[in-house]
Amino acid sequence: MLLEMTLRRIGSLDAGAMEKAQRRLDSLIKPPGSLGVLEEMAVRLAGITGDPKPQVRNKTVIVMAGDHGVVAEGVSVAPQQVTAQMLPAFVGGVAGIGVLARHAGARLVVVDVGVAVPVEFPGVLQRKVRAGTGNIAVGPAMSREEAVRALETGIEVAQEEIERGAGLLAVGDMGIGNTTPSSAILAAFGGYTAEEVAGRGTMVNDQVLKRKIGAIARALQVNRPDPQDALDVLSKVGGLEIAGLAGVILGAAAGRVPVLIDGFITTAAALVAYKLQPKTREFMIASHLSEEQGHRLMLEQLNLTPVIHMKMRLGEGTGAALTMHLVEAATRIIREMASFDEAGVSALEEDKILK
Ligand SMILES: Cc1cc2ncn([C@H]3O[C@H](COP(=O)(O)O)[C@@H](O)[C@H]3O)c2cc1C
Ligand SMILES: O=C(O)c1cccnc1
Repeated sequence: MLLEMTLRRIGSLDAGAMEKAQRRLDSLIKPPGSLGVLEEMAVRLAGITGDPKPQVRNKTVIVMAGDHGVVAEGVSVAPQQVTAQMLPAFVGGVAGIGVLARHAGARLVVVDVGVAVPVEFPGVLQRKVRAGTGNIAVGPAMSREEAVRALETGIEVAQEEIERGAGLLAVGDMGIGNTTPSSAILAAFGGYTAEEVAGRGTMVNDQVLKRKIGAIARALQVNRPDPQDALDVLSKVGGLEIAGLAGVILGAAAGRVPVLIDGFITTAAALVAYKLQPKTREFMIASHLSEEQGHRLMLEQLNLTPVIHMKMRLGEGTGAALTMHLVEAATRIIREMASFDEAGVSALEEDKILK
């Protein structure tokens, strides 16, 4: 119900606000278009928020955590308990995302939507839908109902944060083994082979990579996810945090709040959100290009261009949090730069500008 309502609420960009923003940018004391992606970002933010002079007040990073039955196949360098063990470090501000969220001046929200063991750490939101997924190499990750519940959990968390005043969201993941279902999602939607979508995740060696490719191939064979049915793909070969994050992205789009996508796992979630409602794409900003093989293919499917190239491959929302600085910079440019008129600088000679 909440899912259907949210999918219906997602609208289009505000063309009028975008036009006004473009006109303002063209009047500022600089050669036309010379601030490149900062200008493109400012225009898109205007379209998303409906404000021709967009502003970023409160920034929030939402990290969703979940576990994966497929770790039984030996697909990661880390044992499953690391998922739960990382959560206190997130809340304590000493994990990668803890530091980068603080550096960006962003609030960090950590949600347990599917960790395998009970998590009773203060500061972690308890929204567990199920204690870890089933092993996708032998059966479905979860039921369709569980996938909807995890999606709706993400929508609710996004709504709560928007109600608290969040004006820019970023998504992050934590879940040992989650590059495997993310790869399977990409293969299912894009028609790729397991070899094409499998990467090294936490830096697995050749032997583990081979096992991972085998697990992805079997997940596709056993579950036969229907690429025309996003919920089928998500429930059969996805993950609980991936579903939750897709929900956050849908919730952000419905609330007309820009959402920064992080790396491989959150882009798999973005792909699910896009397949559920194609208009969601307009509300996403692809923060960075992850080193994880397959991320490029995912971004191609979404037709999104990543903003920064930092050779990162951590997840947790780190690339998205880092890009918050640039999104904020874009809004400051359009709000704080003077026009030729205002600054008393002679106008450019129109007949000499390349059109
Ligand atoms: C200590 C540690 C912290 C992390 N933070 C994010 N990830 C990242 O690595 C995991 C995915 O890689 P794979 O599929 O190979 O397991 C996810 O938890 C992801 O968020 C971490 C991984 C580890 C080991
Ligand atoms: O790109 C990511 O988000 C990523 C890549 C490898 C491992 N964990 C996360």
